[in-house]
Amino acid sequence: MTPSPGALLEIRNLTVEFRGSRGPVVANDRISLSIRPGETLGIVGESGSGKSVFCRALLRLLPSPPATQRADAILFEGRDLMQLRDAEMRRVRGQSIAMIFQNPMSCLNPVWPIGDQVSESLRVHKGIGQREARKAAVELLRRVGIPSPQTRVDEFPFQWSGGMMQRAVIAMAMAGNPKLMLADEPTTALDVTIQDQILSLLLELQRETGMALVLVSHDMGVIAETCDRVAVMYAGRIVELAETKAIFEAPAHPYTQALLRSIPRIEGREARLASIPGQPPDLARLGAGCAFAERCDRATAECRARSIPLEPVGRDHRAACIHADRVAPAMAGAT
Ligand SMILES: Nc1ncnc2c1ncn2[C@@H]1O[C@H](COP(=O)(O)OP(=O)(O)OP(=O)(O)O)[C@@H](O)[C@H]1O
Repeated sequence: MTPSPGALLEIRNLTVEFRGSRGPVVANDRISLSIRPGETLGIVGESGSGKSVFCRALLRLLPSPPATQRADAILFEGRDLMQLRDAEMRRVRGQSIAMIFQNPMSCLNPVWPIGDQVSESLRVHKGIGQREARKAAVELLRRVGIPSPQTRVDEFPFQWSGGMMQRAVIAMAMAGNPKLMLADEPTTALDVTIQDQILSLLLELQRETGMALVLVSHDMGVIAETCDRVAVMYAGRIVELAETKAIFEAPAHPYTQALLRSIPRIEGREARLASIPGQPPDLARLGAGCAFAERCDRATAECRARSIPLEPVGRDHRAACIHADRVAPAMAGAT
């Protein structure tokens, strides 16, 4: 299968279902997306919209059962990850694509010194010996901002703060020099004061290495400051995809517009959070049409009757809405 020119990772029609007692839950529904080398792509959407499932599916990390995933292809540098054997997929994880999660504690072994855990990642990914790996681990920990790493490598996770643990997890993720880093809410579990530091570290590592970064975040402010492009997810689908500036200055999909209206604004001394009217849909009970229709003041009978594809509404700007605001003459871009 021929990959699109310029794509590092190209996802074609990825669908993920979970088998549940009330029938299948479609957590990702026909997602198609290309990630470009070196770019920062933000993924936003309400809780339960399928952001984490999407990242895990790319690395085939979802347990099956209950999950089943299918895709026409997930092409990474021209290779279809869907077709790889488990052993080959393990090499892709970490060496080509790495992932970091919300809670660093879930990634670290509590009874193993942190330095050994970082060394092990280096040994696995680089095939180097123990002594060399330990030296490299100290350097890697220094690179991610751990002070006096040579004296701290033998400490255990409980001796480190949450921010330091996340730095160690980032060090482990960087051990294989990945070309793509999937960061799933990497700062949400951390103290507000260190969230910025961890984000800055990720962006600095990205600048140094040229890796692409997929950043899942609830925080539209973070997305606005850090991302080149944004994918907005709703009920398992990408409903809008565009450059960050376009998403914030000319959002086309009514859901994106509602999401932006829900950002807290400081009015006088009060931060007001306008919530989006209505409830997110039950993924086990989705109908044929647009999942946002029930909450959308533009919805018509057609919206409820058929699936609405993601279509160009402007240059490099797509939205899955027949009533989308068209921001510029529609151009077929390779977004
Ligand atoms: N292990 C599982 N078993 C069954 N269903 C699951 C499982 N994991 C996820 N789901 C379903 O997939 C949906 C999407 O979950 P996902 O974790 O991707 O959401 P999210 O957008 O990352 O939310 P959050 O922002 O809260 O992390 C969930 O609402 C749930 O219905």
